[in-house]
Amino acid sequence: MTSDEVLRARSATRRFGDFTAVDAVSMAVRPGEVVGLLGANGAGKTTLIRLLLGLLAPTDGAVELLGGPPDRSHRARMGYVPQNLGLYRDLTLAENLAFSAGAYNCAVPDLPAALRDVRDTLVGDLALGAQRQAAFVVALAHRPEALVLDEPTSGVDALARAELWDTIRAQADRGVGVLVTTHYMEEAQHCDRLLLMAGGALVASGSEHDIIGDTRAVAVHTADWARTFAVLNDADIPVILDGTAIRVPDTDPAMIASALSEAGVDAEIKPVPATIEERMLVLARSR
Ligand SMILES: Nc1ncnc2c1ncn2[C@@H]1O[C@H](COP(=O)(O)OP(=O)(O)OP(=O)(O)O)[C@@H](O)[C@H]1O
Repeated sequence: MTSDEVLRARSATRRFGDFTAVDAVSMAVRPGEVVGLLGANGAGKTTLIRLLLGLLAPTDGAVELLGGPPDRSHRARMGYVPQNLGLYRDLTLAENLAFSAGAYNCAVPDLPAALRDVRDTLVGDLALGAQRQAAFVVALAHRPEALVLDEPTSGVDALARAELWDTIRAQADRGVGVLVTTHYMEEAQHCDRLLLMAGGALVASGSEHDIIGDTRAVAVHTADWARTFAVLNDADIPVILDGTAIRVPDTDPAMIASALSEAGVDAEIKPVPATIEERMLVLARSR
């Protein structure tokens, strides 16, 4: 551990019985950077976060938070927005803020304009976007040195998502080290660096460009997309259907052409660079 790391895992492993949820993961987050933790459902992201925060003990390996053990005193210097937001739903927004400020021994923070009118509303009655914004206000009130955000933009509209990413970037700009999970792959662009998990392991890291590398995909253009999907699916070829657009990551275009021509499907087949999501699928399959 060097003092310029706010979060650090060294071969951190967590097993539940025979099942390995986090498998020898080593990673770090430094002050001022936004690190995106990506992975499919069940990849182990939340379990890794819980290890880093000391909410779960590693079965093997070690974690450090702000240069020390992830205990209460180190946790007090960081902000955490869990998937379920960690707010008291049967208290008003103002009561949540007062409670949290009391617990962290800091001033009650000002509310952004959008939340001022709902300060006396029970948190459970607020729209999800407002709840997420409120969870940020609570998590930032004590000026944390590290920020861990588990799916912070899940279920909120595009404008609110953009605002939350602005807030995240502003925190990094003031030196906070941020670890953020998301399942919106297009949000990878907001991160300085990415970590990709699959099956509990860290399978790739670096920029989006580094991670995609020279992985290619095949784009299949056809009016008969439903039949094309069925033919490729039946041939056990991993197809991605995005609306009516069909893509197949990491596959020989000739193989797709031959499978479709045998089935009598008329399609235009074009090799294209893979997306981060497609690269992730390839990495997850190889686990
Ligand atoms: N307490 C537990 N006991 C047993 N298995 C667990 C426990 N916590 C997590 N798991 C399992 O570990 C795996 C990883 O779960 P985890 O919640 O870390 O994934 P995730 O990447 O955060 O997924 P999601 O995006 O759905 O939250 C899952 O298969 C999950 O069922």
